[in-house]
Amino acid sequence: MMQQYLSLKAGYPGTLLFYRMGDFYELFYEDAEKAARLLDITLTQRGQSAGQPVVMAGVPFHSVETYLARLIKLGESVAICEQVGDVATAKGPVERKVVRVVTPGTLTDSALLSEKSESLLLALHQGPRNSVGLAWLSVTQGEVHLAECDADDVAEWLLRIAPGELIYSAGVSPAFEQRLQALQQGSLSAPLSIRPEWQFDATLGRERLQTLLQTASLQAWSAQDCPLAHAAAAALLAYAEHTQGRALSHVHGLRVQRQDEQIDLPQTTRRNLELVQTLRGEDSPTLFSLLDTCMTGMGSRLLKRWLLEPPRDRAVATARIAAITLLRAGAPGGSAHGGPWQRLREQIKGSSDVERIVARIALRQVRPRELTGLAQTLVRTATLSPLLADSLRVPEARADLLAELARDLQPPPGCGDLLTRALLAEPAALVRDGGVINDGFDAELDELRAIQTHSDGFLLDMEARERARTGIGNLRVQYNKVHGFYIEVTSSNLDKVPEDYRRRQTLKNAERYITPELKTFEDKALSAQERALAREKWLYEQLLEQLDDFLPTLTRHARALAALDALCALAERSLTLGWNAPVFVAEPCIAIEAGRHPVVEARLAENSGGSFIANDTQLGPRQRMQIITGPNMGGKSTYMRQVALIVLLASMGSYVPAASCRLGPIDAIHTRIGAADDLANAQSTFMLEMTEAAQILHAATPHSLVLMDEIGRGTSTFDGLALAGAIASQLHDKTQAFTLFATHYFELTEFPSQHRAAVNVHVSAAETTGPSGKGGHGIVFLHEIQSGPASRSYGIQVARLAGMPAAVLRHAQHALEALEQSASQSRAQVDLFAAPPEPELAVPSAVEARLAEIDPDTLSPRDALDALYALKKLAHS
Ligand SMILES: Nc1ncnc2c1ncn2[C@@H]1O[C@H](COP(=O)(O)OP(=O)(O)OP(=O)(O)O)[C@@H](O)[C@H]1O
Repeated sequence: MMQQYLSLKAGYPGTLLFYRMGDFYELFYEDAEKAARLLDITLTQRGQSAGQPVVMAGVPFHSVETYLARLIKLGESVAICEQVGDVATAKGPVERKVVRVVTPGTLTDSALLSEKSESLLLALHQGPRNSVGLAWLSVTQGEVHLAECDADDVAEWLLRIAPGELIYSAGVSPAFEQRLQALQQGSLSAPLSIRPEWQFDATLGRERLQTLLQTASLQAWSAQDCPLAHAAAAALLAYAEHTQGRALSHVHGLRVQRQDEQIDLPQTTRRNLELVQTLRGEDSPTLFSLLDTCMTGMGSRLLKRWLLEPPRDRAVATARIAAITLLRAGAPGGSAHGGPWQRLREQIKGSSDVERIVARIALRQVRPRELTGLAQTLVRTATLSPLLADSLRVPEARADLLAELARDLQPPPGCGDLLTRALLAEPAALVRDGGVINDGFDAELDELRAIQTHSDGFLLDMEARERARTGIGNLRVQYNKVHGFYIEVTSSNLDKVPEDYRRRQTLKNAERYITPELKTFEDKALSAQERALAREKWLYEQLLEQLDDFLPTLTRHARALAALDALCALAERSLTLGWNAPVFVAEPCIAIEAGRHPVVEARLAENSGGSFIANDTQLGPRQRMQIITGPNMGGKSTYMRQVALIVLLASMGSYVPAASCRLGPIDAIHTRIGAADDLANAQSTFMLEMTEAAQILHAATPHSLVLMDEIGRGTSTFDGLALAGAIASQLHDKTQAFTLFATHYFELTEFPSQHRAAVNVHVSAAETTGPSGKGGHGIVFLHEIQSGPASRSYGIQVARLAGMPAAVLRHAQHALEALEQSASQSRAQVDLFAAPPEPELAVPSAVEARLAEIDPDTLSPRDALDALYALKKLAHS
C-alpha cells in the first residue's frame, strides 16, 4: 500500500495528498506533519515502511469539506485520492486514483466557495520587451479572459482582478519573480504556483482556446493577435483541467480586456471609495453592500462585476438605465412597491445558482439535490420570459436589453422535464447511497427495487411460518447491515430451535440463526440491492451526458437570470433610496444637482442622525477644479467621495443619488485620500502620499476625475504647502483633469485668482456661543457646499467638541493668535504658484546620446558588454 501511495504522491509534489482508506482520508510523512500543524489534528505512527515508522494523520471522510475549507483558506492545495477499484475483488491494495485537485483558484464546491464572489485562477506569461500576457478564469463561470500589458502595470492588473491563485512559468526572470513575490507578500494575497515553461506556449494556447470555443479562429472575439495572452491561456487551461481531472467543456466564452475599454479604477480608488470593502477590511457598509439586494448569488456576483468594471463606452450603461426605467415603471406614485421588478423578483427568489450548477454538471461534480434544485428553478423561471414580455409589453423582436434577456430566459426545452422524470423529488445527498433516480424512469432499476420491496412481505410471511413450525411465539425474522438476515430466538426458547437452524450470532439474551431458505433469499436480495445501486450510478452518469447538450443554453439562461436579478436590485434601490436616472452627454462635464453620498446617507437614516444635506457640483471645461476648504468634520471628504460615487454609479448603468446628473466622457477615477501608513511595505505616510500623487499626475487625462484630499499634510507646513501648490498647478495647467482638491492650507484659496479654470468652494459651518455659556465658541456643521473660500478653519472649535481639556484649548488659542499675526506680516511676498524658471535647455550628454543609439533587443551578450564598457569610458572622459 505504501508503494501505491508513494507512486501517487510522486505525481503531486507540493500538494497535500488525501489518501482514502475506508472512512478516512489519510495523510503520510511530511504531508501528515504539515496537516497536523495546520489543522490541529493528531499525528500518529503505524507499522514500518523501508525500516522507518510511518507517520500519519487522518480526517473522517464525512467532514472532509470543513478541513478542505481551512486548508484552502491557508493557501494550500489538496489532491483527493479515492478508491476506484472493487474492494471485494481486489488482490492487494484496492486501485486508487487522484480524482481532483482542490486549489484556491479552482474551487467548484459550493461549500468552499463564497456565494457573492468569484474564485479566479490567473496565469501570467512574461514576454519580450517588458510585456506580459495574462489569462484568467473562474472554473465555475465558463468564460476565459485575456489581456496584455506592460510589466510595470502588472501589479495594478493583478490587484484589480484579485485572483485566488496565480500561476507563472518556471522560466521567468529572477527580477520578475521577485516582483511577484513582493506583491504577494504585500497587497495580493493569492498563492503562487510555478508551472513548467513548456506549458506557456502561444500556439498551444490558441489551439486550446479554439478547441474550447469550437471555432477555427479567434477573430470573432478579436482575440487572434495577443500571443502573450495565448501563452498564458495554454498554461491556465492545462492547470485548470489538471485540477478538475477533465476538460472544461462548459467554457464557451472569451473576452479580451483592453486597458482603454474600462474606466480605470485603481486599487487606491477602490479602497478609498469603499466600493466593496471598508477601509477596515469589512464587507459593509460599502457601496456594494448598499446596492446588493439581489435574490441570487449569481446576481450579486454580476452586480459586483458591473460596479468594478464600468465600461468607458456609454452604450452598456445607457441600455441598463433604460431597462431599470422600464422595470420601475408603473410603480404607483413612484412608490417603492408594485413595479414589474417586484413581480419578477418574486419569481427569481429561491432560484438555484444555475451558473455554478452548469459548471458542476460539465465537471461531473454535481450532486443530485443540485439537479432537483435546477429543475425547480427552471419551472419558476419559465414564467419569467412571458412575465417580462407581459408587464413591459416588450415585443420579442425589440433590440433592447430586456427583450434580449426575455429571449435568453426561455429555459431549454425538455431539460426541466428530463430532470423531473429522472430524479426523485427528494433524492439522497450522494449517488453513492442510492435513492436518487425516480421510479418509472428505468425498467431494470424498477425491477431490482421491486425485489427489495417484496422482501418485507417475504420476511413477514416467513416469520409467521416459522412461528407456527417451531411454536416460538416471539420468534422474529430481521435484517441488519452488519450481519444480514437472521432469525432471532430469545434464550428461554432455545430448546425449541429446529435442527436446520445454523447459529449466526450470540447475544446476551438471544441467539440469531440462519436457515438455507433465508440464506438463498439473502443472496438474492443483497445482490438486487447492489445491482440497483450500480444501476443508479450508471443512470446518473447517463443523465449527466444527456445534460451536456443543454449546457450552452443553460449558460445563457444563467447569465440572463443573473442580469435580470441585478437590474431588479438596481430598480428597487433607485425607488427605495430616491435615486434618479443620469444623462450622458458628449461634452466633458460633471454636472450634479442635489447629490448625496449614498452610504453616509443610509447610515444617517439608520442611526436617525438627521438628514443628509444634498449638494450641487458643476465641473466643465471652464471650471475644472474646485479648491475645497472648511472646518474639519465639515464634510469635505464626504462631498468629494459622493461626486466620485455618483460618477461611478452612472457609469455602471445605475440610477444615482442626485436630483439630476449630466455626465460627459470619463476615463478614470483617481483618488489620493489619507489612509494609514503602509507599514507592511515599509512606506511612511508621506512617502505613500507622494507615490500616489505622482501616479495620478502621470496617469490622469482631461477626462479623468481626480480627488485630492489634504495633499501635503504629511510633512512640514512649508514643504507641504509648496508641494500642494505645485501639484494643483500641474493638475490645472497640464493634466487638466476634473479635480476636487480639499485642503487646510488657506494659502491655496489664492489659487483660483491666478488659474482661470479653478474656483473656491467651502463647506459651511456656523459659530455658536460656547456650551452653557462657559466662554469660547462652539461650532455647528451645516455641510453645505458654498462658493468662495472658507473664512477660517475652526480647528480649535473641533478640538473642543472632541473633549480637549480647557487649558490646552486656551494655550492653543493664544498660540494661534500669535502665529496669525506674524504670518500676516510676512506672507504676500511669496508667489506660491508662480511657475519656476525653465531649467536651462539641456543638451544630451555624450553618454545619453550613445545610449539613445543602443537597441537592447538586437544586442548579443558580447555586444552588450562592449557597449557597457564604452559607456563607462565615455562617462569618465
Ligand atoms: N452633506 C452632509 N450631510 C449630513 N452629514 C454630513 C454631510 N457631509 C458630512 N456629514 C457628516 O460629517 C461627518 C464628517 O464629514 P467628513 O469626514 O467629510 O469631514 P471633513 O471635512 O473631510 O473632515 P476632515 O477635514 O477632518 O477630514 C461625516 O461622517 C458625516 O456624518
